[in-house]
Amino acid sequence: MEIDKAIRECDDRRLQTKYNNATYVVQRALALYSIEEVAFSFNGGKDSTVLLHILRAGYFLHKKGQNSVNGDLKDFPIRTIYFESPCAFPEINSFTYDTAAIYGLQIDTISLDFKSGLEALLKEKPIRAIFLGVRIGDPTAVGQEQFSPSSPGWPPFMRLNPILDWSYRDVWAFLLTCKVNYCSLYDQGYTSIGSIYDTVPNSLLCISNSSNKFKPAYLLADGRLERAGRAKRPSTSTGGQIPAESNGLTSQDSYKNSMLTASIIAVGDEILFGNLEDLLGPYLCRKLHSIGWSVLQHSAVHNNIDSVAEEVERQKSKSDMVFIYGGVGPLHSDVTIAGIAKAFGVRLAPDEEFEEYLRHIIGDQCTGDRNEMAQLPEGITELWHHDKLSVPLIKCENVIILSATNVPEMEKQWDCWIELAKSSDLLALLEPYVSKHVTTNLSDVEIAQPLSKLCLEFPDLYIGCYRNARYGSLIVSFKGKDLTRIESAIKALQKKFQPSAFIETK
Ligand SMILES: Cc1cc2nc3c(=O)[nH]c(=O)nc-3n(C[C@H](O)[C@H](O)[C@H](O)COP(=O)(O)O)c2cc1C
Ligand SMILES: Nc1ncnc2c1ncn2[C@@H]1O[C@H](COP(=O)(O)OP(=O)(O)OP(=O)(O)O)[C@@H](O)[C@H]1O
Ligand SMILES: [Mg+2]
Repeated sequence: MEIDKAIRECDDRRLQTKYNNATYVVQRALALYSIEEVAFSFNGGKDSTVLLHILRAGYFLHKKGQNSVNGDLKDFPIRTIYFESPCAFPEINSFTYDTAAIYGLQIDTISLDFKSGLEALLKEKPIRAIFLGVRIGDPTAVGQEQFSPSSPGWPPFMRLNPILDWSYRDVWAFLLTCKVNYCSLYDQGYTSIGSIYDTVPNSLLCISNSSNKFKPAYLLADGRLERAGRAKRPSTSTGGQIPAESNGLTSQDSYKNSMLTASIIAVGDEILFGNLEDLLGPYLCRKLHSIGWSVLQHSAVHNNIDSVAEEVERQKSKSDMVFIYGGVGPLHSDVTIAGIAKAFGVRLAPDEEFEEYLRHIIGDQCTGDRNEMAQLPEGITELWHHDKLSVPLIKCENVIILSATNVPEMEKQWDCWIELAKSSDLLALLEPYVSKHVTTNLSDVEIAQPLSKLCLEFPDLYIGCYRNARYGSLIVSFKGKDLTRIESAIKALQKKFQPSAFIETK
């Protein structure tokens, strides 16, 4: 079988692993369901072209296991369904039908929408499971596994996704290694193909001095941008994404004077045992105040997925942004990222770009075929790269994961974060907070009432009191965004007593 041979003879170990896993899924599916009970959803796209050959190879291996091999190119008895649409590219249609002829696919062309078409098909045929070329990173892949029942509201069948964990790079490595045909549009700069109305060549492949010449799809360096040529559909909901104006990811000037809030979560048994003093939280509080943000809460939780998940879930809806540190790495106690995934109700999925960064640092030291550290929450993760950082900052919607373990490291990550923020709409930098402190030897009882009144007179300021010792002097702190207001408040307080009753301190 030419596909099986091409993969076994190539020297791409990663591709071989992906191929073995995908054909294994096919073989298990064929052991579970009879040939009449499965179908292959083929649309001439690159992912379904990969799947076609994975199915051919998986079917061959399945038959080989039963000692009834037929090496014939056209030995493919799995029913193939194609949802034809007047909005499809003619190149996609002709590739689909040409491929069907070459490999002997029995194509059922369906002219209805997906749901109605499947309802009709399942009424007529004994189909119980359908193979799809869905991959992690596709908008429809979120929450799916290799075997996923159809969604509520859809007719009942099992969705079989043998190439779910394949990356864009894996797809092209497979198609090029096996030297199989693919739709000609991919050689004209198209990287993911929808309808003629929502798909254009990927501008990242544009040859610089020509506006209508594009490099082939396999040259796209960053697979995460494969859908850059697909128009965004107007959506009715935010799809779990917090709207930009409420999560601090906003254009810098319009928000200078608004109020944005952050929460800080430290993850560490050691902090809660009292073995380790958490210096990073206070550092972040100071830094957040310096960019005008208010810190709503600073909490510490155990290295436990559920504890992290519960706290993140609470804070992410209360605050514009959540900063979390501790529990990031390959150890058994490093559960922060898994906890974040749980808080958002998504699973961890391999992130190729992140894996690449980790490989630079730890080489090939990870065990197994997959680097578990490169698994990040699916569909919600962005990597923010800065030249001074060996690993990018990880942002999951409004939760920022900081890997720093001490103050100098945190300082570096914070500075890079701010630099990135300045050059993009990553984080709104507001008018910074300023503060003044005065000390007094007046007793709490003497000062209590005048201070309450002062708070009412200056509602825009935070006026707080603390003391370093029960019987020492009292420190009154004034925090706000307007220094003249702070000075007025101090004067107003002094007026209520003797001016010498208060001494300004640092
Ligand atoms: C065979 C088949 C089964 C599908 N099953 C489901 C399903 O169970 N749940 C669902 O929400 N969408 C299902 N879909 C729809 C896809 O998730 C997706 O909307 C469709 O492939 C369109 O993708 P596009 O918008 O990128 O073109 C199915 C599509 C096909 C072809
Ligand atoms: N019109 C269709 N007919 C049959 N199956 C379809 C159709 N559209 C989508 N599918 C199924 O859904 C899968 C995912 O579609 P998707 O568009 O993400 O991938 P693709 O079309 O194979 O490749 P590309 O990402 O390059 O467009 C396909 O591989 C195929 O199994
Ligand atoms: Mg497609």
